[in-house]
Formats: sequence, C-alpha cells, structure tokens
Amino acid sequence: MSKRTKVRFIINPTSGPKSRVDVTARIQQHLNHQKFEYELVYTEYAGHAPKLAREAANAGVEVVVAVGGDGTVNEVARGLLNTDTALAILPKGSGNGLARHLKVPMNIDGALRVLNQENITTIDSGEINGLPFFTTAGIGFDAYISSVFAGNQKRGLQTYVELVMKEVRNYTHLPVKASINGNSLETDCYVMAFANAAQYGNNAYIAPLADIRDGLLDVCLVRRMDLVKALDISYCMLTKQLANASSAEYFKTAEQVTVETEEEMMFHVDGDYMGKARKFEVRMRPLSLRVLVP
Ligand SMILES: Nc1ncnc2c1ncn2[C@@H]1O[C@H](COP(=O)(O)OP(=O)(O)OP(=O)(O)O)[C@@H](O)[C@H]1O
Repeated sequence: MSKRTKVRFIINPTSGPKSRVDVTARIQQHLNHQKFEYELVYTEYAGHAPKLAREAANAGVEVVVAVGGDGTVNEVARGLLNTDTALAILPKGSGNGLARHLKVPMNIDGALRVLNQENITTIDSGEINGLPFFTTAGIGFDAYISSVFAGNQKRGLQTYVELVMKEVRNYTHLPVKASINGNSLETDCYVMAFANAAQYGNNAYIAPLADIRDGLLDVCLVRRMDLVKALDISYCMLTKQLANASSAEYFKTAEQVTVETEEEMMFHVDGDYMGKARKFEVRMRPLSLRVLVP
C-alpha cells in the first residue's frame, strides 16, 4: 500500500450548537482510510489549538483539520501559517465564514468528502496588530457585538441577530485618523471591517469583492449609523451589494492600513473579541496558508 497522508483532527468540544452530530463516528465512517491515517485531539482550553496545530506541522503531519467555528479555525490556522501543512475545515460553528467562503459544505459528511479529495490551494491571511485573521477583523460596532456575544449564554444566529438589533442603537461612532492607500482620512467610525474572506459567516457579505488569493485587504467603513442605514446595510450584506452601497465606503489595498483613535476602540479577530487599543495596524500576508478546498 502506498504511503498514507497523516491527518490530525483538532476538535473544539465547546463549539457549535448543543445538539451536535457525532463527529468522531462520521470521521470513522466517511474518511477514506486507504488514503489517510488519522488521530483525534481535543482542545482543553481557549488558545490550545495553535499549539496542537504547530506540533502536528513540526511532526510532519500533512493535513490538520479544524473541527469548530471560525474561532477554532483561526487558532488552528495560526499554528499552520507558513508551514507545508494544509488546513481543512469541518464546520461546526454558527457562522463558519471561512468554510463558506471556500465553499466547503456545511454538513460534516460533505466536508469530509472535500478532505478525501485532497485538493489543496494557498490563501492569504491578514494581521491586525500582529494577530492573524483569516476571515475578517474589525474595529467598532462588530467588535462590540463580539464582546457582548462572548458573554452571552445563548449562541446561534437568532441570538446574534437579536443582539445586533438591540445594540445598534446603543453603540456610537468615534473619531479616528486612518491611513489607507497613502491617503490620510479623519473620519467618524462606527465600524471598520478588514476582510480577507468575503463574509462574516452566515452569508453576511461584509466584503463581497474579497478574493482570498489576491494579496489585497478589503476595507469597509461605515462612518455613522442610524436605523435607515442599518436596514440598508443589512440588506446589502445579504445581497452582496455592500461595495456599491451609499451607506458604506469600500476600499481595496495592498498596503498597510493604520487607524489611530484618541479613545480606545474594541477590536475582534475572526469574530472573537480581542480587547481595546488606540492604534491598529492591519496588513496582509499573501499566500501564507495551504488549505483543502472542493
Ligand atoms: N476546550 C475549550 N474550552 C473553552 N474554550 C475553547 C476550547 N477550545 C477552544 N475554545 C475557544 O472557543 C472559541 C470559540 O470557538 P468557535 O468559534 O470554534 O465556536 P463557536 O463560538 O461556537 O462558533 P461561532 O464562532 O461560529 O459562533 C475559540 O476562539 C477558542 O478560543
């Protein structure tokens, strides 16, 4: 028998809805065992997955599978950056932005079929204040929502939408100084989203023009918010029209974006709240991660 590909599944037991499919049984049933030899490891705490992924890469494991949502994908992918080991995704979160962008099926069996095909491409990643992101990062309202969502007992899309509807009136813009494509900009900022992939997850397209292999950062700025704009932006996100919407401004850049604020602003990385800062430096790392795609 020819040499089998080594695969490590890194499973976040806390991610996704409570009623979950038995992932290990599905792997046993649907993985092509003639092609792959595999092991399963479980994360024991937040921040464990990068170590588990890097350890696998150093040991010559060819594919590491993130079993979880975008937070888990971020942690696993971080550990694999600039290595020969490829990332695969078994989506188990509520948003699954990177998996959706890459057209990985949302069901475990379909995602395992993608794994079995072993079709690999290389994608960009982004970095905000030195922290890697693969889907989106952002400052302002979306980070505020991720901070509130993190403390919420209930998860899922409905909870998320309810939270956004409630908090959109409570959150207010802050003045920022930004440098984008060599232009200085003094503006109010309700939200500034930095995108590698086109969507936040759940088919909410914050950056419909994003190409994950073009080396470019897509930036979406909403200066101020009111109810009419909130409805327009929601509609445009769901219909992939945000790049042309009057309520938002959209840029693509190959250069570093710098944003400075007097007052600390919250930021997130792939939907996980990261804290506050007064200065943000955002850049791309072109073609820095190998991934399995359909
Ligand atoms: N064993 C663990 N215990 C507690 N937290 C963990 C553990 N393993 C990973 N985490 C943390 O859980 C966070 C959320 O995981 P993930 O995004 O995969 O699931 P989710 O929040 O259910 O999905 P979504 O983001 O799509 O809603 C990760 O960022 C990670 O830091």
